[in-house]
Amino acid sequence: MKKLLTIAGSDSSGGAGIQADLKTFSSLGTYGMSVITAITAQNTQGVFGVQDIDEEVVYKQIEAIFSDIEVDGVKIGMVSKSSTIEIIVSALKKFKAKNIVVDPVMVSKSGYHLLQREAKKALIEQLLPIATIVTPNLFEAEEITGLTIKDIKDMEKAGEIIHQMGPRFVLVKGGHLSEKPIDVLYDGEKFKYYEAERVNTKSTHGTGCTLSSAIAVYLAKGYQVDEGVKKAKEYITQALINAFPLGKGTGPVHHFYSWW
Ligand SMILES: Nc1ncnc2c1ncn2[C@@H]1O[C@H](COP(=O)(O)OP(=O)(O)OP(=O)(O)O)[C@@H](O)[C@H]1O
Ligand SMILES: Cc1ncc(CO)c(N)n1
Repeated sequence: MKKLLTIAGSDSSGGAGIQADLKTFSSLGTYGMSVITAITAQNTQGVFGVQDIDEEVVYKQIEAIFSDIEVDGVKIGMVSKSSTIEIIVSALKKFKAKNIVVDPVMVSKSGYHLLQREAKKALIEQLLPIATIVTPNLFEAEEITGLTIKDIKDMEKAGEIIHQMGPRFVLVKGGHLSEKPIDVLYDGEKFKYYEAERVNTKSTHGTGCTLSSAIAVYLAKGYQVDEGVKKAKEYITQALINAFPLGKGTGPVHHFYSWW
């Protein structure tokens, strides 16, 4: 049994964050664990409040897990403060965590800033270098690089710049492109492209969280990064196809339990 850990924020509506990550872990037949960095009051329409968990308690959660359980893969999502980023990075180094997927969550689909502005530097300088793979969307890739990203060529340029910052692989996600949602993977030498048909649905809440968690699962299962990204892309496309309308705003993607 592969053991997966998510370090992320809680989404009360269950579509993104910790909840999306744990659903993905279960759905893909692995055992899921969580370190909660923040509680968000959130639904399909927006984010209405955030309480960050003190960094000492974040550290205690990581220590409790790694001192007792072997962890096969880690996904890191929303971490809003630089002090928490610093503690997470030093703890993961101390416990020699492997297969680390960093989803550099910055702003929710509804426009709420989940990363404090002061924490962008720590995310870039500390979190990116420990990542096996980092998965920015177009906006996050722009924020990290300072580029304006409109097409695949711009995504490739961003991939090259972000790769220089230390992660082993960069996946620039194209969910927000106007045409097909093509994601671009860069390993420092060559690019790979992951193309899917655009699923015509309003329920896209949690796409980024789900994709990064699925990548962590496949890395933990021993897939090479490019093959793991391919499988994870298939998973998120199916979760979008499965999605159903929920609430008055952007509904969640839906996970399915193939073993049931
Ligand atoms: N409508 C869609 N149809 C098919 N694939 C999609 C669609 N929207 C997003 N994707 C895919 O979902 C994954 C997540 O991409 P996206 O760019 O939406 O992430 P994100 O903006 O970080 O998500 P979030 O808002 O949850 O943080 C990518 O593989 C992307 O190509
Ligand atoms: C807690 C949380 N993490 C990530 C996202 C993705 O945008 C979100 N909406 N909420």
